[in-house]
Amino acid sequence: MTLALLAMSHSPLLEFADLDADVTAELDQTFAAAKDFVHDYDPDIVVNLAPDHYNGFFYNLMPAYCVGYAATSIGDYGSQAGRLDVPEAKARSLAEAVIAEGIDLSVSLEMEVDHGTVQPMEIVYGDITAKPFIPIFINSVAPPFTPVKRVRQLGEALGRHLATWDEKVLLISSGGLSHDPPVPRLATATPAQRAMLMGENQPLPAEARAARQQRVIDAARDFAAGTADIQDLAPEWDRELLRILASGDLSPVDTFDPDEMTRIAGNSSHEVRTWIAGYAAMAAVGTYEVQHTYYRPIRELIAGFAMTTVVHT
Ligand SMILES: O=C(O)CCC(=O)/C=C/C=C(\O)C(=O)O
Ligand SMILES: [Fe+2]
Repeated sequence: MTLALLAMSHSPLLEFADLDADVTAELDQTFAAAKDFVHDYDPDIVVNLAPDHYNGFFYNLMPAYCVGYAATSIGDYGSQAGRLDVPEAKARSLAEAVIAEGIDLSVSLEMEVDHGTVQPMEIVYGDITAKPFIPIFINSVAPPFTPVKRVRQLGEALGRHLATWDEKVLLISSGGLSHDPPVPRLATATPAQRAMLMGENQPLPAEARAARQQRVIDAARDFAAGTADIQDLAPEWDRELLRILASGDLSPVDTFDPDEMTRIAGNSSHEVRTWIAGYAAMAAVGTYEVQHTYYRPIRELIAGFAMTTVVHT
């Protein structure tokens, strides 16, 4: 058994935001550290925990969690499009083992994924097909949300199963931390947005896709200028979460209330579920240490942006 974890924020705005030079330099260093970590570790297979932003999962049928036995990246925000190299038999064995532990995972024989899933692979390998890759979707934008405790238990079941594999496994958790980008919400959706949230008109015509993306790019520009009507970042909440995750005792996350997470850290703060599952997988099979930590609230990305690398001790 060998398991390591790379947990990092993603942002659709990385290629579109106008960042200060010092922030760009810091992010370059952070991504270089992530890349070094992954290349030094040299995994045989990647197990990837990520949300979706209404590109592969919609309100016509919204699972809490889903393992892909096969998957295609849709290529939003300039991310790499195409088939991922999903080893179907491994994905199936993982899903069956986790379900047998009492976690109600869904499975997909044809999953579609977006930037949330593939961005870390692009950053560390420059190619989403560089390694055999098992995508696990964790719903982080579409209420109602599962209790966070269940996400921790999902991660633990996952870790226990991965520990039985001969392969060297890299877990990637992609998402978070506090952020509230303008992802349409069912509760406040216009009729056109509701149709989008229901997965109608897929694949989106190029014009509609461009308009959707431009809305996020414009919101980031306004947020940086202090004029956007979205929730502020919550650096204290982010730092406390990073502290809990690094401590090795994840029990405090069991008391996180989903509505409170939304209130304090924004509608997309639930993406930290991917981090909680990844850390729980590590915790389930040994003690661990965080080797590298980066955190900065970056308004131009609408993100409490973080990266950590984690190994067993
Ligand atoms: O339909 C839309 O407008 C979706 C917007 C979207 O995809 C935003 C994504 C934001 C993130 O992935 C993020 O900040 O984590
Ligand atoms: Fe996201």
